[in-house]
Amino acid sequence: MAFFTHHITRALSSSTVRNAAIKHVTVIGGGLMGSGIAQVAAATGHSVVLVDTSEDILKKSTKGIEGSLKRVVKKKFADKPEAGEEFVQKVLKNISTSTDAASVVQGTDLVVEAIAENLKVKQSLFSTLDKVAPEHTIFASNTSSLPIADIAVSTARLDRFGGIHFFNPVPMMKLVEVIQAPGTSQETFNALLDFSKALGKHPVSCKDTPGFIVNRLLVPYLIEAVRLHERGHGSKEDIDVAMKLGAGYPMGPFELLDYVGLDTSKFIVDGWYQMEPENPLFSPSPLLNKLVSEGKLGKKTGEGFYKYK
Ligand SMILES: CCCCCCCCCCCCC[C@H](O)CC(=O)SCCNC(=O)CCNC(=O)[C@H](O)C(C)(C)COP(=O)(O)OP(=O)(O)OC[C@H]1O[C@@H](n2cnc3c(N)ncnc32)[C@H](O)[C@@H]1OP(=O)(O)O
Ligand SMILES: NC(=O)c1ccc[n+]([C@@H]2O[C@H](COP(=O)([O-])OP(=O)(O)OC[C@H]3O[C@@H](n4cnc5c(N)ncnc54)[C@H](O)[C@@H]3O)[C@@H](O)[C@H]2O)c1
Repeated sequence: MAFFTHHITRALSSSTVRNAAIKHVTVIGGGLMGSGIAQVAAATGHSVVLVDTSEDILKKSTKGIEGSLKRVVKKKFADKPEAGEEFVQKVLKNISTSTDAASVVQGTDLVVEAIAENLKVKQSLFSTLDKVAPEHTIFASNTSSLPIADIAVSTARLDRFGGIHFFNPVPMMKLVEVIQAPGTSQETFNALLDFSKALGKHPVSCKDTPGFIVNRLLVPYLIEAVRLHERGHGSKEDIDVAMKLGAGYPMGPFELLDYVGLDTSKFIVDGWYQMEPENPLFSPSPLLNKLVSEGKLGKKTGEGFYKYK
């Protein structure tokens, strides 16, 4: 795959960071997205601190990163497994972990936040970090659906605050949406574009508009798939097969929702319902709500629309 060749070549040739400005990155949230972002940043020579709320979660994150790195190198180093293992260990050495974000942001150039999709929780985190992070540090959120400006107001660094929206799984997906909120300076925006390129990604620019580009189009599609099934007009299996074989998508909508996480999906659709309660598109889904209330959050918990155990 061309992406692999490009990505690995960059990773291997670059123990020095291409982007002179951003060398040290703090990633907050060691879940699906934060782990992927930390992995790709470390693989491209950045020094990374990964932060989450407990040592147990961080151990799981590190194990996940190691597993993903092994998948990445398996093909590339098929003839040289020792070199592959050396690469994995080198990347892992670029990552340290912490449960105390405030104590590790001292030397950081960029904070990438990838915690739960909840405005108040994100604001509280950034408000705390704003008081302790160096002046030059750029703050960026990986939010799927929240306005960047609404998160940024929790800080006094609107000019050094932007959006950097990665796609799941981060090691595989080439796109990054870089979002310029009204307060984001051109310098910050350019630094985020350069950083995305340094990770081997393809950035696109986007204004701070709901859903940015991809989710503005993807979310209504996913919602309609759930409604179609709830109306009894198609089984989830048939809808998934139809969209894979008929539209050429790599995953059907139910497989993708399970992959993204049903808690995250619910946060997104509930948030948009609160913003536009008159819009029937965003009205609650009994099926989604039931699965989330049962703790069936998708692939990450072993069950969602489908079972994975
Ligand atoms: C009211 C109603 C409610 C509805 C709610 C609506 C809510 C809306 C929710 C919106 C969510 C938005 C979330 C977010 O903001 C935006 C997103 O991220 S959207 C998700 C985007 N991602 C996709 O669309 C993924 C699509 N899938 C794929 O591209 C592929 O399936 C795959 C994941 C790449 C896997 O590929 P497959 O071929 O299927 O499977 P393989 O396992 O064989 O993998 C192929 C190849 O990839 C390597 N690989 C896969 N995963 C990883 C990894 N994590 N790390 C490293 N490598 C990986 C694997 O090893 C294989 O390598 P190869 O052998 O080919 O070298
Ligand atoms: N899942 C996706 O496909 C996807 C894709 C793109 C963007 N996003 C966005 O990325 C963000 C994270 O999503 P995810 O899927 O990785 O979620 P996740 O649930 O897998 O991980 C979130 C992690 O954040 C941690 N966390 C929560 N509060 C914290 C805090 N205050 N400090 C430190 N860590 C904290 C949690 O313990 C958890 O490990 C969300 O904003 C989501 O909308 C998700």
